[in-house]
Amino acid sequence: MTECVLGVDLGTSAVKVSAVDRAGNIIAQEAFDYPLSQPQSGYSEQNPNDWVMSTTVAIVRLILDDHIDPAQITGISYSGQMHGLVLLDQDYHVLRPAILWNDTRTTAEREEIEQTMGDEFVRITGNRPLEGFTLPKLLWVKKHEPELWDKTAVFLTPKDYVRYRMTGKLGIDFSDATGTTLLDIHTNQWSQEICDRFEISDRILPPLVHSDDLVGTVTAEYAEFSGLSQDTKVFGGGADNACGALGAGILRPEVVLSSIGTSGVILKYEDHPTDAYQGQVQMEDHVVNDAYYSMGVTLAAGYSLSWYKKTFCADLTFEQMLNGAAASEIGAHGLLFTPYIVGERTPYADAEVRGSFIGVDATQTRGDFTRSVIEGVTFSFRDLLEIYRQAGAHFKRVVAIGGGAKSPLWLQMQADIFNVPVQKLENEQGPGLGATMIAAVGLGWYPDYQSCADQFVHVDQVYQPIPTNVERYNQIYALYHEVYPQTKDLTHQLQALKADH
Ligand SMILES: Nc1ncnc2c1ncn2[C@@H]1O[C@H](COP(=O)(O)OP(=O)(O)O)[C@@H](O)[C@H]1O
Ligand SMILES: O=C(CO)[C@@H](O)[C@H](O)COP(=O)(O)O
Repeated sequence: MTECVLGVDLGTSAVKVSAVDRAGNIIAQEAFDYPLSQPQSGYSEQNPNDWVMSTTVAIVRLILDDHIDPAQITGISYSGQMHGLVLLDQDYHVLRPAILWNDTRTTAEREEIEQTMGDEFVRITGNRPLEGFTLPKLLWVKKHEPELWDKTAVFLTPKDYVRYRMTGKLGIDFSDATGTTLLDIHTNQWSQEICDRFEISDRILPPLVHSDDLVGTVTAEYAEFSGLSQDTKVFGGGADNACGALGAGILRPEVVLSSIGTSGVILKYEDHPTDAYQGQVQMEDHVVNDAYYSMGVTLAAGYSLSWYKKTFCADLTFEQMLNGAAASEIGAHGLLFTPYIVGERTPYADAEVRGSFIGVDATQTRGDFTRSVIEGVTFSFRDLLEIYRQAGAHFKRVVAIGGGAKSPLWLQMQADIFNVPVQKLENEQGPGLGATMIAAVGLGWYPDYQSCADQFVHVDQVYQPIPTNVERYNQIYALYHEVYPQTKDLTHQLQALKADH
């Protein structure tokens, strides 16, 4: 019987569970999606029980449909969407829907943090305050839902809640703990100073664990529910971007990650927390102990495309829609899209800005609009790469992961817009693979992450930049770069008008 580990990747659109053997072969994968609720503009919530149910369905399918024997599954670990706030009462029941990373209701709380602590906050956490982090969400609940705040016994981030339901053990790993901005990134302790300044009791802070720590085993109750064995060992896991970086073999600084999931990320490995980017990008603990990473985040990357598909191309598959985009041309016949449809995080920390189609022309087709959406998202990634280039970084290659990396058109576009070779991996599910690597190292199958990556991470294809395309995209990027400053005030005013009625 082949031993295997499960990697649970709790994304924003779906959970994907991968079963991988000791040699790093993916033996089966199952996915199950869940809804995203936007009760008001700027709000983004999910029901934590949906995560547990969907994860369980995926595991049951691995056992029943893919014939994985529960006794084969030696270990499990997790990759999770970051920053989301799950509040639990004293019986560890969920108090309200989880407030997600892309929820921007917390501008007042972000400003309060900035005004109260200023540069001291950046010094402690490695991050300037942003709406998406967990701390402003805690402050929002404290202010707007005091009755729930009083009942709060502990908070968790999303994958930690799923792990809790499987093991009965509370905990948060360091890569997700930095994403709360309650952790001192230099000491890896919860920051007493931040807790004191914002009157957050340390009672509600979950215990800290390392990603590859053995947190527990599957409870009898969850074993009965899912079919898993109670002997299965469960390891801490990590933030999805840290796991994505691990699953893409980003274990040194000269290779950069590009992830097109619901969000979009350009991520760089760092040996130590650095202020080289002057707070323009996030700084987080890696899942690898004593390592870090920085990243810039586009809030709506794959989400721009899935919003566009749902709204304008519900009759088409992703492949059909992207075939239409391939039939268009570079620049989409004069159409430019900016992906600020839920506000933006990097390089513009602006929750109020909204996206735009610029240059709409009566001759344009649906294929042009589709193309402009993926070009606009890729230009927003170029903005992120430029932050690194301005800080002196030089990248030999980009490793592409996430749902967007399924598209050859989008992969070539990344190579052309970044002017760097782009590697596609055999499996674009980087975070899920990273989660299996955590379990593999936790179980002692490999002595360290590098030797595990040597076995688990396989390059499928490299997309080289095409010089004529690079030149053409450089011209269009110069115009893209103008759209934010020239439309910011207009979109802010439109948002305000919308809010008034
Ligand atoms: N065939 C495809 N080609 C390009 N993009 C795709 C395709 N299928 C899905 N996507 C994009 O991938 C995104 C989901 O990626 P994924 O990495 O699964 O996200 P998450 O981890 O946030 O759930 C969707 O928002 C969608 O726009
Ligand atoms: O907020 C961030 C990173 O800071 C997001 O990247 C989330 O971690 C969600 O990831 P995906 O669901 O898009 O993978």
